[in-house]
Amino acid sequence: MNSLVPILHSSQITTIDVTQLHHDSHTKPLVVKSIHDACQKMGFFQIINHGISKEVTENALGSLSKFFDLPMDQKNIFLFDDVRKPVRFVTNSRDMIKLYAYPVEDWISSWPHNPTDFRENLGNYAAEVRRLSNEIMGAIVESLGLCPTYLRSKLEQGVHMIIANKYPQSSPSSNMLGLSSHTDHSFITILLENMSGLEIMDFTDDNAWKSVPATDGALKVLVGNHLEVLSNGLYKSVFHRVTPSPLMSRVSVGSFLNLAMEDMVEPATELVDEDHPERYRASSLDEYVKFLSFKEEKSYIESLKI
Ligand SMILES: O=C(O)CCC(=O)C(=O)O
Ligand SMILES: [Fe+2]
Repeated sequence: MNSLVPILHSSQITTIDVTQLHHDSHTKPLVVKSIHDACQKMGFFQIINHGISKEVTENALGSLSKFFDLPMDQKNIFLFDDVRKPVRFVTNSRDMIKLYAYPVEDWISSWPHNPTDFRENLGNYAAEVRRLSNEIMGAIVESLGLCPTYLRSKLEQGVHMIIANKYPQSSPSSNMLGLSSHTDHSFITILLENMSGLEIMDFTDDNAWKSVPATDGALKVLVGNHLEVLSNGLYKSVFHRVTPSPLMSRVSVGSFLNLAMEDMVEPATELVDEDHPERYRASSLDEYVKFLSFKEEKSYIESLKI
């Protein structure tokens, strides 16, 4: 790990107990307020008691490790230039595989079948993390003062992508990043990892990079571009990057929640008024995919600002 990057102390990380978001919880308003503050200040929080068992997360990480350890010729079957392919393997400073994951039945037969438990283990995780993403997104929508069912039916038709990464061990003298600074295009990204390595830019501390420790059983939630747009800039998509470890390779699984390809995302009308004019134009996932192929200087979120 880059020794110059300070590690966030657990007291600096908002940790949400998901059971407190359930209907019968008296503490729900307080928890929704914590989510609001975390999304506004850091664009990031972590969740515990989220209902995805250790068996499901470890099996998913295990199958991915086995997949990434396969000889290159077996992974190269999924090597495509076209970013629209529903399954796509990429190898550079890290190995990465993208999987379209909803509805699982529509896509699972195109996923790798080697190792033999890949489809079952990733399928189980994908189904659970999607349910969780919708639950967390419901709380986030509420934290913006919007109706809890806002966007729910559109999100149910939405595109769910899983992007898994394997970062090789770094050489001890290297300062190379495993993944460079970026924000995600999604509403939210839920991140599972086998070890620490994620760093976020801390808006509250002069945009300093901070390393986020791995907490056993916790998943990380990152605010993405489309939530920044929906909130009319109240919530910021968090810049993040990955520093690989000199001790062992790191596997992570991102779950990206989006609307359907052509559905437009724009600032919620409830959050726009004379004092808060619209700050972003409407955009879709399809437009983002096109943007990727243009290799613009500007980031996607910058291109959406009015
Ligand atoms: O590996 C990680 O922890 C982060 C991955 C990530 O940021 C991404 O896939 O967009
Ligand atoms: Fe990311």
